[in-house]
Amino acid sequence: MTTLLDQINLPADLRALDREDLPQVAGELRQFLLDSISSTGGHFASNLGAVELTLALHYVFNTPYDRIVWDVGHQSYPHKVLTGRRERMGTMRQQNGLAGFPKREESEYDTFGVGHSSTSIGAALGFAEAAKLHGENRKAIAVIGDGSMTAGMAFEALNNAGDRDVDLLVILNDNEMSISPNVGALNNYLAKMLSGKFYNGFRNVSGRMLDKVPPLRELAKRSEEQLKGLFTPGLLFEEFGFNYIGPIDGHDIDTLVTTLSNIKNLSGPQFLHVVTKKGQGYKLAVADPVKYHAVTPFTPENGMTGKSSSKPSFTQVFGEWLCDMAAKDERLVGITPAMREGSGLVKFAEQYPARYFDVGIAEQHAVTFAGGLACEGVKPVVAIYSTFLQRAYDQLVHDVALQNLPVVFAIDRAGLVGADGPTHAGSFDYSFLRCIPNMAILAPGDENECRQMLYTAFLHDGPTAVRYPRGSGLGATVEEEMTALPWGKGEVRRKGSKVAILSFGTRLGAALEAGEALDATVANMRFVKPLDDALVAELATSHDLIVTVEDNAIMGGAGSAVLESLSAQGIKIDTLLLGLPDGYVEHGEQHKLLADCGLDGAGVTAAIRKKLA
Ligand SMILES: Cc1ncc(C[n+]2csc(CCOP(=O)(O)OP(=O)(O)O)c2C)c(N)n1
Ligand SMILES: CC(=O)[C@@H](O)[C@H](O)COP(=O)(O)O
Ligand SMILES: [Mg+2]
Repeated sequence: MTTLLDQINLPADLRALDREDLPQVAGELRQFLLDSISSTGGHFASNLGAVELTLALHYVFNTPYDRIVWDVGHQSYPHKVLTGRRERMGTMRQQNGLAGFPKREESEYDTFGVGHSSTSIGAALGFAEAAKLHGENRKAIAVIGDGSMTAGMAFEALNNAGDRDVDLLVILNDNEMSISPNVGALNNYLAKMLSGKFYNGFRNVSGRMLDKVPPLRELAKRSEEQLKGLFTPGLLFEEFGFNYIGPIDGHDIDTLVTTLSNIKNLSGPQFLHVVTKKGQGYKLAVADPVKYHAVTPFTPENGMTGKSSSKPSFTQVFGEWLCDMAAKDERLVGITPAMREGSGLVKFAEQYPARYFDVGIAEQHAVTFAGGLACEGVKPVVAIYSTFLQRAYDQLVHDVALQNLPVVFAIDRAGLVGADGPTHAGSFDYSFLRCIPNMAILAPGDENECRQMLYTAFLHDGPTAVRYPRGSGLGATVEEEMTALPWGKGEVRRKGSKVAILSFGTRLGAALEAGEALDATVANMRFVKPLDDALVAELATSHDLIVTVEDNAIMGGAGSAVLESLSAQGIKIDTLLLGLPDGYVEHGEQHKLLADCGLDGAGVTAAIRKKLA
């Protein structure tokens, strides 16, 4: 029964309800989310944890006039339900359906497009300053999780905002979890705030926070506390120039509404610390929030069952290789910016805890940290999603490649990822890595090659990237033995005539299918950089048409590298470059999206036929 929820299409409908009704709305909304996400799949535990906070925000603030910016946006499903999209929740993350993250094109309530973390404070500060410039009295609110708070970007924005006279409210949604348990000194600080020394249950802050302490009195109070060795809650954020309020219970909607209503009348930078539970309301998720961070469809009565696949994913191939390589070479360390599960590092973390580094959501730091380790003879392997590596570009160039440091980048989620859509697609890594001097780029055609390439990269004395997609590939048997591949050399996989297809990475299956259909030569190029110029020349001088296939943007990608090679070698030949378009590919099923981009066997065949015609 969703009798109250049924009355809400937009936040204005919510605001028309009595405050006493809100707990019932929360219950109905939570049940709706459980039913809906368990049938579509998607981000789960964070959404259940954000129900009361979302309701309270839309109840108290005048949205969309007031601007709420969700960090990452994986907790925005309750917000979507309350902002006119309830009927479409069944289309979540499907092609032409709702996006899994806030998206400006989707709703005027989605103030800022997100997917990557730690952008909310900076963006909300932008909204707040714009309001000032425009003479508007709207409020800007950033809602950021404790995991996302660990990123440098969040602190850059805090540092900027705390010195500005703007109506900005930062809400820290602290559930003591990132995807895996949160890490770092900030996490320890927050945990300390919630534990014994001063904290006995949630504080009654709704009245206290309006009681402005004169600076001198405050100073005296603080030095007294320091003398006593007491821990002052929120001091860190106060030192950053924010008025710290909290911690309060993020599942107590009444307190939330009172507190937010009070804060609404305050001016200047405000910081509200809210404590929630990931998965609140669904026992299995509360017990195992890591497993329920994101789900595939499941029956709520039974919970998530383990999925079994006959083929190992590339992530698993990487995880196995890392453990095997660590056993062989004690210099190896593994680094993840908060993606232990997604990057396949669970086993490594268990087997080699001293050589495992989760640095928090801090991609830039992860890369520079690896650079420092490499200078001292350690052999770092940075496991990172292609899309998140974008954030660490200067660190790649300045801190690793310029110094030619031997760091292996194991780049997962390359190409199209599917349900997460364009924010998470790894469409650009060939392009942005290729132009960096010293950087080598290896692109496995199948799972076994992935293992052998990781080994090859690890042996190389310089920065290397091995990039592979989400999910599994051709299903090649992965050999236990590690054999280094000839450096910078591709291989011809099929001999044909007239047309030569040069395949980069896991579109190899599509290339081979087209090769069969057209009796074309197919080369698995293996290296995007250094490119096998000799093979390019050999194929170009013995065929009429060169076709390149990749799941990177055509612009600046592997096909461009082939054109550069042909040009440098003075070879003139007809060419066809197949890859991702100059546009953002929306969410949907990965294989379907690839087909839509013409990167399946039929698509490659058709494109070549068209060119020949
Ligand atoms: C730049 C970036 N790095 C990594 C991620 C992957 N990621 C998505 S949610 C998440 C955990 C965020 O933790 P928190 O902000 O505390 O939210 P919670 O999941 O606890 O609700 C991570 C690491 C991301 N989205 N963006
Ligand atoms: C929100 C976010 O960034 C992650 O939760 C991401 O959705 C994980 O993607 P994978 O499912 O590919 O690991
Ligand atoms: Mg969290």
